[in-house]
Amino acid sequence: MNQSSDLYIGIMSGTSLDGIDTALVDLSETSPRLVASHYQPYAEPLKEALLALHQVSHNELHQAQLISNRLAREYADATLVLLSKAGVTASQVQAIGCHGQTVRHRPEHGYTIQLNNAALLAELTGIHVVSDFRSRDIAARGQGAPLVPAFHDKVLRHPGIHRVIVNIGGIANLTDLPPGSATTGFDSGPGNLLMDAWITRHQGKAYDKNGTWATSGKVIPDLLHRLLAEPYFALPPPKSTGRDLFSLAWLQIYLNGTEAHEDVQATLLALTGESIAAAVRRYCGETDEIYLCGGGAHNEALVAYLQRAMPRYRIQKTEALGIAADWMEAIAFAWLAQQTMHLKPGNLPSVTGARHPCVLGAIYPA
Ligand SMILES: Nc1ncnc2c1ncn2[C@@H]1O[C@H](COP(=O)(O)OP(=O)(O)OP(=O)(O)O)[C@@H](O)[C@H]1O
Ligand SMILES: CC(=O)N[C@H]1[C@@H]2OC[C@@H](O2)[C@@H](O)[C@@H]1O[C@H](C)C(=O)O
Repeated sequence: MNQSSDLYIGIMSGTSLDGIDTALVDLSETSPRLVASHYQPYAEPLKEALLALHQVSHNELHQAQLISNRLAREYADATLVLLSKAGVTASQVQAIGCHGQTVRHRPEHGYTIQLNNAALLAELTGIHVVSDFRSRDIAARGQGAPLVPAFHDKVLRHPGIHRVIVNIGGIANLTDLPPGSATTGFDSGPGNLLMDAWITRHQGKAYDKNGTWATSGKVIPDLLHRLLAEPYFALPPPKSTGRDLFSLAWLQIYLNGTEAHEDVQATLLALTGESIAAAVRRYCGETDEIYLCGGGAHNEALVAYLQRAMPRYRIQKTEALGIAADWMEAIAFAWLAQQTMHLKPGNLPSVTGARHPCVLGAIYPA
């Protein structure tokens, strides 16, 4: 690593609850350079414990703290693997930006909870840790999410081309980058999380690879119509959502129990695709280019659905813009950590609705 590099680590564990994405990023130039990356899946018991914490349950404060400790140890392990892959030592890294694991997101009640023991992570790695990025934006009356659009604004904006970036994680969110106007962005609704939950329940698989199971079924038009009537979809931005709303319990309300399982999966894929396409049509106006990132960008059937729903645009992955679709969020959290360490704002009020730009997160020195 040369003398002038400015190394940060981003750690993202998102709403899919699949595992931990880590990225070692050199932020010394205008464009971030991904030095190394590492994905560490969650073992099934940890995923189950996290899912359980999404429900109001007995003794949840104690459970939350124990799981935070467990997560910090997982994040530290992933960091050590990442550093050894890159041949970089902890002392060469300026800071880790660690998102934590969202278990409640209630901006309307003035709080959001991302589990993590950042003190333990700093202790275990010997690297400064920036964590709890969303709370300050919520304190300034913002949604606290999505935060990645600020990073898109910084690195993917084009002066003459109207770009829209769609992240398809557990929840899907989009960033609108119109030349000459402010960047906006919001959560459009479910990304992969309903499809993941349904295939896990009925086939024991973590996700529907390439949407193959969904493709074997038929969309149920009446069910799709009723799901799309969920009031969240019609809310104007700024808005954000999560597992608090979109869950199997939410889906169950609309099912009568006679539907073929593969037809429900087809309908859930259509719900994800249609809610994204409708959000682009309604809020982004005339766009020029659409780019996808997040794990859902690999779901061929979903990408084909989006392409059919928005035939005028060529839909590509963000690789075409020089940022790997799988590492976008982790790279963004490395950048957010750099912003915080330099005491610069990380949020965009035009996205989250916060009253002002804020320096995000809390710093846990090494
Ligand atoms: N080949 C594939 N076919 C279908 N789905 C896929 C494929 N590869 C990944 N996925 C989906 O992507 C998900 C993981 O995506 P990602 O890592 O972006 O989620 P995340 O980090 O939880 O995101 P967010 O924080 O945005 O919610 C998996 O759970 C799965 O649903
Ligand atoms: C509260 C929370 O964890 N929100 C996540 C989630 O996953 C996707 C979408 O919902 C987005 O709002 C956000 O994550 C990304 C990293 C963001 O803040 O941009």
